[in-house]
Amino acid sequence: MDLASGRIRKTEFQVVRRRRRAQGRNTEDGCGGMTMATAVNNSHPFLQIRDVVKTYGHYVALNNVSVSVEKGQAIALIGPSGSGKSTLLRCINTLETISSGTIKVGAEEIGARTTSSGRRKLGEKVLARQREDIGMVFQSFNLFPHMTALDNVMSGPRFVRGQDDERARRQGMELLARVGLADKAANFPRQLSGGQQQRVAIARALAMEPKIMLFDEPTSALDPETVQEVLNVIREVRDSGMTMLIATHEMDFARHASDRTIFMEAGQIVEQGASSKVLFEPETQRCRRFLAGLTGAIAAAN
Ligand SMILES: Nc1ncnc2c1ncn2[C@@H]1O[C@H](COP(=O)(O)OP(=O)(O)OP(=O)(O)O)[C@@H](O)[C@H]1O
Repeated sequence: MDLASGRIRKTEFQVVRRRRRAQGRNTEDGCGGMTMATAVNNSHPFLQIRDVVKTYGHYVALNNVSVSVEKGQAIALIGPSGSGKSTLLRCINTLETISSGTIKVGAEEIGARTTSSGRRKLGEKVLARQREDIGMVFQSFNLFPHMTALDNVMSGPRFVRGQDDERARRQGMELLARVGLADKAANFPRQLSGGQQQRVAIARALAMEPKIMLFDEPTSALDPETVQEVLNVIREVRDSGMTMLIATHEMDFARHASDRTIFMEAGQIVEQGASSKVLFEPETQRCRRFLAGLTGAIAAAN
């Protein structure tokens, strides 16, 4: 199962379970063995993206992107459609291979990379382990439609971690309560509103106890009335100390809930800094224009 992409990849979870058994890793609590968390030490930023280029054929989707994120920071990614926000998030959680540059969590380089001499690919085992530490929430929820809300939340701990049913169920219920959906545990995704589905998706990502959470426009597919309920849950996750990056068009949320903001355009970072600076007093004209355009669009809609 690939929780990151919402696809079932049986061989991958079998590989992970075999590896954990071979390492004598405690599959109940996920302790033991070398994880990215243990690889993090104080001399490295928690997440370091350096000179990352991502091309699709001749098209350059990310052009020398560099970002450092400290533990517990919440980063807002803003920018026009097609500027590369999703691509950057997908590279961080290894759904995409980068063309050059490096992405590190602590001291450990993560993900696969394509080079001019061919593809230098980390094995599936390593990628699967790395991906476990990076939770991702998508615009389109990506819940498993044939599973109840609780089963969705339990799926990672049970199938990837090999956690026993009772414990996974208990934790799943705790997480559903945390996102305000304990009473919807038995509902299937089709029986939930968009906002509720997204809250289940957040609970499912949290169930793997990730070190970093990535949110890719998590409220874009929602009705305006349900946007706030999802943003409140994300805010609570941030308040719990989670390191996170969130691609969003919700400027109000970015202003009040993120420590830093990165403005991207055409695959490049045009401006980054404290959210209080970038969102209130942007230095570049391009960022000012983008923000003014959003304000204008909101005013027109009202
Ligand atoms: N698999 C792909 N193949 C080719 N081009 C792609 C692929 N994925 C993304 N792109 C291109 O890369 C660019 C960046 O896309 P990306 O989805 O990262 O933008 P974005 O900033 O997240 O946009 P939005 O706000 O609309 O979601 C776009 O021009 C897009 O068409």
